[in-house]
Amino acid sequence: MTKPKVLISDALSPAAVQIFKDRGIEVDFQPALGKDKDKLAEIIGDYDGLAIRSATKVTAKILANARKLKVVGRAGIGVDNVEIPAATAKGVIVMNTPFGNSITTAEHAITLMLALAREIPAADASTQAGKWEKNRFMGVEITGKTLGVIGCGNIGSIVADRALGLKMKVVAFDPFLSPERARDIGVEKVELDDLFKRADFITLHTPLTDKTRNIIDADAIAGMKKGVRIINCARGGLVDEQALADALNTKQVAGAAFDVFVEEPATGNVLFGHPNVICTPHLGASTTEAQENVALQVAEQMSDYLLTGAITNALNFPSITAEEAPKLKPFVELAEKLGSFAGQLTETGISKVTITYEGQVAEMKIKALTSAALSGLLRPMLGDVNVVSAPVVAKERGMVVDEVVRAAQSDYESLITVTVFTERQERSVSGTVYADGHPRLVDIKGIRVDAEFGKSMIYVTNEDRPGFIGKFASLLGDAGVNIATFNLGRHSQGGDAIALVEVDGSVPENVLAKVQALPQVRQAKALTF
Ligand SMILES: NC(=O)C1=CN([C@@H]2O[C@H](COP(=O)(O)OP(=O)(O)OC[C@H]3O[C@@H](n4cnc5c(N)ncnc54)[C@H](O)[C@@H]3O)[C@@H](O)[C@H]2O)C=CC1
Ligand SMILES: O=C(O)C(=O)COP(=O)(O)O
Repeated sequence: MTKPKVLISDALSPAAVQIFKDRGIEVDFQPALGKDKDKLAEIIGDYDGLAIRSATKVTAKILANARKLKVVGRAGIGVDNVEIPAATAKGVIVMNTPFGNSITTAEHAITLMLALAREIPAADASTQAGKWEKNRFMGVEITGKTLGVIGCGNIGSIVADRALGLKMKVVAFDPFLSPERARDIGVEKVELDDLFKRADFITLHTPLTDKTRNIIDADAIAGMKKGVRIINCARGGLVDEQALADALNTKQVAGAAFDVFVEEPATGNVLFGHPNVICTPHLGASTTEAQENVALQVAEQMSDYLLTGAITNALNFPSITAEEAPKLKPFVELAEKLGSFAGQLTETGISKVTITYEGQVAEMKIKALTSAALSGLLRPMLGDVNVVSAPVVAKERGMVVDEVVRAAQSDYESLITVTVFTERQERSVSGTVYADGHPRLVDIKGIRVDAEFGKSMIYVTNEDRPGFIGKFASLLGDAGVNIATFNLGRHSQGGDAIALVEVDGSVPENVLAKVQALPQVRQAKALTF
């Protein structure tokens, strides 16, 4: 196996380089490359993995050139610089490190809050300029003050914890925060308007979404306490910068500390130069400890995926542990092939697909298996579908996907059945994996078979009447099509029967037409796996 190759296009800790090397992965460390999108687009085609922070924008354009790319690893939390739908459509896993820099970022928010309260940067500049303006700076105490936390997830709850330690009262607005969790972390869950009315300091810790964009705008600011101080260490765009600048001028807002900006790098910004505005250049995650954490973690996660198929912290695929990955692998292959078998036989729109997992396989990561089955099913119809994109594509097409798990009900330790419902009919196909690790077809439309998935196959449904097999076999022989394996099955004597034949090489159209024309034949299809 050739070594997978990873590009690090951002300023990750060199610890990541070492991990990749130790794991036997070739690595190019080009910490400034992310800023050069043309160069990135030019070379991305060579790599199986891309490790980034926030400076690299992984756009659809970059992904279009990423022929070999399997994984984008974000050494950090926010993935708003990655076009995840485009990555998903390409089958590229996008993973992050959701906790590695949370403490550090929470500490940055607290640092900025305290710096705001005591005007530290301005006082420092004045003192070092030799002015000794003892009477110019008058701070505010934070003990007993109310901190409003918008977004109380990983970072917001650490900020809340630290603020409680500083004897503040903490109110939080987060629609997804349960009352129990609020109680556990010692915050009062409130509505946004209430938070605005009550908070002396407001700190933001949500992702940037359509719902959170400009969550603090002119109207919101008008509803706040006069003299409020605002801290944003989450994402630029959560606060309307112009509205905030106006409110700083009228003293409605007494100070603002921003680590993130609508446009980054922020070399000019409407907030710059206002009194009691503190700005840092997106430093939330920039501590030795956090950078070491996220670099090590992302390198391990990416190596695991590239080398073993284990998936951790992916935003567009379920997690699969290193222990699960090898056990899952043959079942992924089985699910994909069963899906493909059903997909190649289906000629009309699919309204629903039910995937049933019986026995041991029911204990596995069935989400991953369902994705595999769907990709096999959809690919014959849509072409460009992969295991990562298949669930999204199925949903977009209005397909209902049901998963059923149950104890073993057959002779097989594990059995997967894919049932496809179209307007015209319902078709089921089942398979298992034997001890040799090879997937087998064991049931087609209720007829028992025992067939491997050959590269090139002919599937025939026919009436169980004498003469068919001979005619079918000699027809293939006469046409120079060599039979590799031959499987037969039937419902009952004289009833519906099937033949599944693996042949060497592809099946010529005219041969298939002749098979189709045999008197007993209902349907003949060439299948490829
Ligand atoms: N400045 C920096 O260098 C860093 C910034 N960040 C950013 O900090 C932010 C928070 O990160 P985490 O706490 O790890 O994320 P998280 O996912 O743990 O928490 C986000 C919270 O926001 C809440 N939320 C979602 N929509 C909301 C809405 N409309 N209103 C109120 N709350 C809402 C969620 O329920 C969740 O609890 C992210 O945007 C991340 O990118 C993270 C690390 C470093
Ligand atoms: O992890 C995050 O979401 C961050 O914003 C940190 O960004 P960075 O890795 O410092 O460019």
